[in-house]
Amino acid sequence: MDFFKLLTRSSKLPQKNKPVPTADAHPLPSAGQNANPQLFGRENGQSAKVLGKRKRTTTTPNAENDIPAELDFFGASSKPARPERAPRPAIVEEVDEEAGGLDEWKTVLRKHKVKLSLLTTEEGEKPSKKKKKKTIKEKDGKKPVAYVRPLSLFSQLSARYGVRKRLVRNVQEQGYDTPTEIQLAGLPLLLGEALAQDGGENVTGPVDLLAVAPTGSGKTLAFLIPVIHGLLKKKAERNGPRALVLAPTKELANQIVNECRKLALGTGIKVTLIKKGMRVGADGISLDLHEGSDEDSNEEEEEDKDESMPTTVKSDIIVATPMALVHALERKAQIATLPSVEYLVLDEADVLLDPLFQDQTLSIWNSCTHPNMRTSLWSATMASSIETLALSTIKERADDSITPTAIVRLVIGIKDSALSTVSHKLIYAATEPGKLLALRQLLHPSASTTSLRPPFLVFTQTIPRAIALHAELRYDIPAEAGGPARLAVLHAGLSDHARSNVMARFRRGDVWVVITTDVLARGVDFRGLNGVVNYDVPTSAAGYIHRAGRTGRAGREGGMVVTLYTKEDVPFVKPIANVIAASEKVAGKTDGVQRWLLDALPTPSKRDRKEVKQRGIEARRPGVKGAVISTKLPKQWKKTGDKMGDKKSAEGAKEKPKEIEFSGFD
Ligand SMILES: Nc1ncnc2c1ncn2[C@@H]1O[C@H](COP(=O)(O)OP(=O)(O)OP(=O)(O)O)[C@@H](O)[C@H]1O
Repeated sequence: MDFFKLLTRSSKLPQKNKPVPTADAHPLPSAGQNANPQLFGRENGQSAKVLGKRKRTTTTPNAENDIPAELDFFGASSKPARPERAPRPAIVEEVDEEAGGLDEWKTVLRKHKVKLSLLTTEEGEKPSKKKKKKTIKEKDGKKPVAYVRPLSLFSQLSARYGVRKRLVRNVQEQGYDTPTEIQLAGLPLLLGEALAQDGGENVTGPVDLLAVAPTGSGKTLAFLIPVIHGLLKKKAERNGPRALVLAPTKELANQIVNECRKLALGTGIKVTLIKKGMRVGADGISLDLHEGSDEDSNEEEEEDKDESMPTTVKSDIIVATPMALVHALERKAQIATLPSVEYLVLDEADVLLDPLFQDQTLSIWNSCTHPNMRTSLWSATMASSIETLALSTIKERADDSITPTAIVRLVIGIKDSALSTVSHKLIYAATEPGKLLALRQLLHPSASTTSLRPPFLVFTQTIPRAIALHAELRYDIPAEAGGPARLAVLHAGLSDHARSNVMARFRRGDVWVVITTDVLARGVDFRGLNGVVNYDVPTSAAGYIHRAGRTGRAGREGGMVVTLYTKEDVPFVKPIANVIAASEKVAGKTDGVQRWLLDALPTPSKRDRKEVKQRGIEARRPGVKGAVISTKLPKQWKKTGDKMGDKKSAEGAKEKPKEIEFSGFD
């Protein structure tokens, strides 16, 4: 079995036969597909069948616990074996037998920790205070609760909402039959299901949505299916793009394009990733430097093409980072409008509306002038300030020419919390050299009880530190295990091609450990990632939640998140310890953060938290003495010190990112 294939959110379109996944009582995330992708409402803590009847056509996973020989970090370098081929699952059209009543919906939603609330109930008219009073009753200061009829199986999509069978088949062919929590509530809501509310009228029709759901809980599918369905349902002249998805990094934008193409296969919907050199306008996308009709290309392995013949491409859905799109929309210091966009999706909305991207995101948002445009915002974390900004933007636009609608908040589980299905370890390493030793111990399977099984990610605070750490560790991997090629570094200072190359090699399993910055902290889906190491403490609780969320995707258990901290971090680490403690409370564990530690750690002031979030821990900022990782150990450690290092790469650490992109807040 090819374990590293499980890393992949393959850019290739679905194949006829898929490998049979494996798992056991204590599987690692790399052990295969989880039988149940849901996080809540499991029975007996395991892959329970929670939502109604489910016609399974795939084989139940088998046991596979320990690291296989081909993954032994210090073992042989032979390539993992090819996956066994399993028969293609038959596509079963499920009859909707579960109409149920409000009480039944409530039970299902409660079980899956789905919380819906209506922020504005008006539809088709501006919100008025009077009506707001009537429909939004404040109960003990809380927003009123709303309910939607949950979706039990993807196969119900056609019968209930008229979703094209081809689209449903594309979903099922990826091995998905049971919706995750965000999908079971988000899909009905966005596909036009009426919203029932306690003590209020039902709300029908399109909604704008603020969705907060845990990392790896399937938000991408939850926003893409309604967009593709909406475009297929309503025929329109294809000129400019009809849907726009914004994401903070190139890697995430790439991934969304790949997912979207798999879902839209055979439907005629065209998806384009906006790249440097493209021009986007009301008449389509013109290509100046790059090839634009990249439908069939594999983004991550694609060579940069230099076709300078301008062409106009019609695309239904465009996916972009804010910076790339602003460039593509710029016309003599002005931003072109996008009147054809009917659906705007902000993925990782809290970063897109963070001061780093806020101006670009808002100018793009305002450039979308379609009167019936529907907006949805998605993230695993959403600060109240971001929510307020999103709401005021939606409402302001409603005051102008955009048709106002109901605004719904959908929260899954505890807002702003880390996954409780992975284990979290907070380790005091005292000093920088201490962290290096601790990481080496973690890397070596036999050196410590807390060893990490590859594949995993290592996060640093800055690009220079990622480069220097890579230089430090690259010769730790013996030639017989694949040597330095097993370790790679990825950051915003690299060329697009180099970044794509690392992603492709990591997904293929050629690279086992990637050292990176927060550029990979958000949204990027490596399905079977076993662990995350915060070599440098994340600069905020949200930063921790997203980094940690790279493992434990789609309900997979057994992932591990290790955070190393030094004396410099002590004044700022409490918010992260609190996140860990909260997630352990849900899981009924206490081994990551003990009570005494929580009591002992100081609480940073709001000002300090803001400063650290924006600039990182001072001792690790670029230019600060000692901020570059090196094997130059303090005198007293010299005897045991490791002599390996790579000055040349450490010098490369001065490299700067070329354009604004999310790579942490440093
Ligand atoms: N219904 C489903 N059944 C099984 N797997 C699913 C289902 N929906 C999504 N997945 C898988 O779950 C993983 C995570 O999905 P996705 O990347 O959309 O999560 P996310 O909520 O956007 O995470 P993040 O907050 O990190 O961006 C992917 O590998 C995806 O293929």
